[in-house]
Amino acid sequence: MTPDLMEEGARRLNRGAARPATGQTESGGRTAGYGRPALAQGEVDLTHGRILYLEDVSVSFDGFKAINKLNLDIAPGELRCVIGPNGAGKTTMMDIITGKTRPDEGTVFFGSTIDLLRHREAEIAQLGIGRKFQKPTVFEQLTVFENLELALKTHKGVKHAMFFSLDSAQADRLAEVLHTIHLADSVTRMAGNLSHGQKQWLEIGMLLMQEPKLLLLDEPVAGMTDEETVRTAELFLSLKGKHSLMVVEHDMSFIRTISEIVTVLCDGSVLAQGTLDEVQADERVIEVYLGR
Ligand SMILES: Nc1ncnc2c1ncn2[C@@H]1O[C@H](COP(=O)(O)OP(=O)(O)OP(=O)(O)O)[C@@H](O)[C@H]1O
Repeated sequence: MTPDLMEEGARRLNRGAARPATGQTESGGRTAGYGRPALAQGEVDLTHGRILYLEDVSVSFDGFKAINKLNLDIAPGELRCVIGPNGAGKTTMMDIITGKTRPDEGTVFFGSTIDLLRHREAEIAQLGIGRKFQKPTVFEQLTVFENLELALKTHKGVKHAMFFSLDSAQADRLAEVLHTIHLADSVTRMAGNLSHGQKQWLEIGMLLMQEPKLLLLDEPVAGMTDEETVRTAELFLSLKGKHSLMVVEHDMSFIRTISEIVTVLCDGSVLAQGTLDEVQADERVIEVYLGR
């Protein structure tokens, strides 16, 4: 998939949106399909086999290039691990994908047609990109159930939250998420009484309630016990395929358990990519990262 193709896709979509109401089209009155399947609302166009695509992305802070001509893409359903030394640009990359930081240059696409650089942070979340920061941010005074319920409400906006009650599909989803995050036995527990690992799972559950297509997870197992780390690995492996995941982690044994492709970032760009064994055997990686 080239950016040209993606840009053309976006242009065509924009042209479609701008078409006059007279019924006239550039194809002589016919409605052109452009070879793409019709997408239901909220679906992402995966025609080119990529859910996330970054090309030549750069950003500087006070003259320092934190991200430098970064190229990276992720397939639908993939669980991608990203590693790299401190200051490599991992968090900044996630900030760019989620609209928190605007790059100085480059292309960032969600699927084939959604140019993320045209969207604000809140819109990007609504489009289906969920982000989990390192520290758990659950509502400690609410129960596990209430936290998950709230995640649904707030995703739809404040007005919606005021008149919100779960429909049966949402109740089913909540039950499914509870099971997925290993908290089905803790529905009525106050979130503040959960262990650190359980709080992390609850926050992941809150993201899952919003049915994200892409999940960005920043150091999810930091501070977890060994047992919690193992269960988190199981959790991520169970999410793979249903969601696309990008996991930034320093814990190599965790990475070994969950990874297929590992991307090594250094100085704001991709230094190496491959299986964990491949990147660990790469001299450049040993020098800048693993050898330290
Ligand atoms: N808002 C900012 N202003 C100035 N410099 C920044 C800003 N954000 C990030 N940086 C710098 O950009 C570089 C990349 O930072 P970033 O946090 O993305 O690295 P990282 O790979 O996530 O590191 P770590 O593994 O330590 O979390 C660092 O040198 C950092 O100091």
